[in-house]
Amino acid sequence: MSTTHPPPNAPVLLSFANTDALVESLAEFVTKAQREAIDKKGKFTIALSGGSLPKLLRGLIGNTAVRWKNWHVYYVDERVVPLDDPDSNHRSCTEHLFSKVDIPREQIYTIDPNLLDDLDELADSYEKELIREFAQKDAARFPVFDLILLGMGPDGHTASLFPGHELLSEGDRWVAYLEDSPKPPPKRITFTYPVINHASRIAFVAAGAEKAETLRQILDHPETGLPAARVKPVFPGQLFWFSDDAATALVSYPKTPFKL
Ligand SMILES: O=C(O)[C@H](O)[C@@H](O)[C@H](O)[C@H](O)COP(=O)(O)O
Repeated sequence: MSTTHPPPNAPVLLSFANTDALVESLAEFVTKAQREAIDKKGKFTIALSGGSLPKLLRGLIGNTAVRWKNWHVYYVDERVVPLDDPDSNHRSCTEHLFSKVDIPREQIYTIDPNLLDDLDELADSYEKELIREFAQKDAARFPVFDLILLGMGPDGHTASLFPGHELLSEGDRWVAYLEDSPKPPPKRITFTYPVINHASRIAFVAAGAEKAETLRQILDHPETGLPAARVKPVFPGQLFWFSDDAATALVSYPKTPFKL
């Protein structure tokens, strides 16, 4: 059976020859999602991850298509550390992106730094931020972000959802906490799958040869159930992989040329 035509809503795999091409296309993709959201409802809700992602969003800096005043930014996951700690995803996004653009600071929703000693309350307070934004208007059971950007670790984790962890089956809470992350720091909060999978668009950004074997497993053998393979947007949501040729070297899954 041919695998060259994935069914509608199957993940779209984009593989770029180098980082600069990935950065440029990612910026175009994000600004398109932003434009569509703002045209429809006057604002753009996006959730960001840590890792290499903040740096790879550099194509948004100085980009005249970006309407920062309409952005509302959340974190897919966050390490439970002060906001200026080197481990903080918020700090990384601030250093690499927000400090360089004109985004209203009150539209960047961080964890509450006063609740670092009580993980349950911390996760709950972040969940309430989501409820404030999403629940009233839509009466939705889960938030519908315009765009969620994810990373993928070499072990196949995404957000702070790690292989074999009990949070992989959390179907109720929007934001959960863990104290036993196998990757330090151990204490984190994270969006759960129902939140991730209800987004209008989801994009993984995963580059580099160290991701090649994991990416092969996820795209060619999703049934192995690695955390990143469990990201399956609810229709009509769409999943994209922004990757590079080093990371996709072992993948048989068909690649799609990038076009907007
Ligand atoms: O919270 C973390 O431990 C990291 O942020 C992690 O989840 C990261 O996003 C992935 O490991 C991908 O990392 P890279 O993008 O750096 O490859």
